[in-house]
Amino acid sequence: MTSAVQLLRDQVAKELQGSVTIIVLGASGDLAKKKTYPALFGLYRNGFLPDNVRIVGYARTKMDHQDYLNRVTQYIKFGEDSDKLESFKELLDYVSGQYDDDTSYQNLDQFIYKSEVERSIDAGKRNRVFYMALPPSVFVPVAKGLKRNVYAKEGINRVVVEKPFGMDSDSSNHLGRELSALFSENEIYRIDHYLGKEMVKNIMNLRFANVLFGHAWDRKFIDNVQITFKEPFGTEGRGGYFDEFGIIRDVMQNHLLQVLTLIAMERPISTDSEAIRDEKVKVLKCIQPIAIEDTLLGQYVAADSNPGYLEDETLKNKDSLTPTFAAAVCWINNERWEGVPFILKAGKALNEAKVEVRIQFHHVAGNLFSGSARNELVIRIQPKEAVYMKFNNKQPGLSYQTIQTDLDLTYHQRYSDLHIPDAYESLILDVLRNDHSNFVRDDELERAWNIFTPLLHKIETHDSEVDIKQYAYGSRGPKELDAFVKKYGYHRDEKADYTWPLQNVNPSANKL
Ligand SMILES: NC(=O)C1=CN([C@@H]2O[C@H](COP(=O)(O)OP(=O)(O)OC[C@H]3O[C@@H](n4cnc5c(N)ncnc54)[C@H](OP(=O)(O)O)[C@@H]3O)[C@@H](O)[C@H]2O)C=CC1
Ligand SMILES: O=C1O[C@H](COP(=O)(O)O)[C@@H](O)[C@H](O)[C@H]1O
Repeated sequence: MTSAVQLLRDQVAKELQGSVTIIVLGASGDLAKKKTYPALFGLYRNGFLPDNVRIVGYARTKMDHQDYLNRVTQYIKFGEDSDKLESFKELLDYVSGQYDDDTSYQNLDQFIYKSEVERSIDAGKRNRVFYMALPPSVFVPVAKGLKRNVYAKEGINRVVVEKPFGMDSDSSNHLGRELSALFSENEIYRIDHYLGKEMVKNIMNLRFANVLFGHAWDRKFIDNVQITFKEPFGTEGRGGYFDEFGIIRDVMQNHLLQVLTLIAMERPISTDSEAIRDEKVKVLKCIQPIAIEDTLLGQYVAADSNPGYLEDETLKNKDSLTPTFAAAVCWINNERWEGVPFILKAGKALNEAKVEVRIQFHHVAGNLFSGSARNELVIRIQPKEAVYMKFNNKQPGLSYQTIQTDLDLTYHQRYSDLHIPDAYESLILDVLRNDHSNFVRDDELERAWNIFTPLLHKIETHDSEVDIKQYAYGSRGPKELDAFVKKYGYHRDEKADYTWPLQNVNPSANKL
């Protein structure tokens, strides 16, 4: 057992002395079965759940105990730990009830209170963690019902709220006011699961623990930054949800903007959660609202027997103009970044699955080796987690030619027995440890919405400047994309003929 792991376990035990009941609201849903319960199992398997813990699912669907167990464990990968899965199941209960009915919540409260885990407490506290795996439309009634009826009077309460937090500045502020009237900011954890991803958590280490990067991290050295999210599948089955939100709210306003803040913020005074979030807010304040001229929007159409967005059976509005692809440029008006475009790109139904940050440096001034390519630092968030630096080198041998190559830290090659926990596992552990660093603070959220709200309103009112380009399912996005990134300074050196060697390698095949 490593000391770091033991430290985390000790932090949980110290924070939550007594009993802990984790209540998963919306336990019948997609997120609960795909992410929340597998993450809870991962924590249990690794000894991070406190000894005196119970997990109670809550939703309207009526299910018997076995149906519930089958549903919430279907996505759990247990490998050789089938006995652990059986003992995990013994921690699980289910209560069915409504989301807007006090009697249902009183029933839930009584169920928890009478459970062995709370009854057995004579010292310590009866702590409760509420995880809202629910659509945003019910966040407020559920929060009110919980506060009135299920709030722990003799222990710590924590409320985890899923994204999206609102639709725009006004609705988000409204939601924020409703929640903060019920729970303190310290009790609320606004989850953005990208903040739990290994390579996103690594950004601060890369920037602030390396003298090399620290000194080259500004407008004097960096020409442009791209943060890219690509998914190879469409909205199939989620058209109802997606059409209301669109790609900008689904991925860009939250996940990609969070990555941007970590790349762009100043060094926090410490690694304390408030110090980090203070710096994130400061940099968000320097970003002007995104202008429609700085965007490229798209919607996918059918190709190679894959349906177009408008053919999605779950989509009600068959004339929808909701973008499924967006590229949008953020400008940060501060001393460090003025003039450097941060190009956010996100799309569904593209040619590959990939999330990465690509930082392109300026050309070498007065270069002896004319024509040599620009340096690029790439942080590959998923899949195939890696950090690699594209740089120029003499062609080995008799030749004096300069070629583009890389310094490559590919995790699956470098670290043997690599286990990267799922983002949700890491974030739920943070909730138990009471660490808010990787959660979104209320003022941070407000600033994030300010950057996107004018653009979103223009798109929704079908402003004459809005132009949604079509792109084929499985393509690289709208054909205008290459010219778009070029316009903002991105320079791809075709002559260099470089591709990252790991591009087409399956990481599991590389496992040492
Ligand atoms: N699914 C995913 O991969 C991700 C989801 N999220 C977020 O997590 C939250 C939950 O998502 P997900 O699990 O996919 O959602 P679901 O649509 O599966 O909803 C979860 C549960 O909420 C109840 N529910 C659904 N619709 C309504 C409604 N209109 N009114 C009241 N209750 C309703 C249902 O339970 P019952 O009817 O039994 O009460 C359902 O099982 C959302 O905020 C989503 O944005 C975030 C990241 C990824
Ligand atoms: O929040 C969301 O994220 C997923 C992508 O998450 P990832 O961990 O698989 O990268 C996205 O598919 C979904 O549309 C969005 O709601």
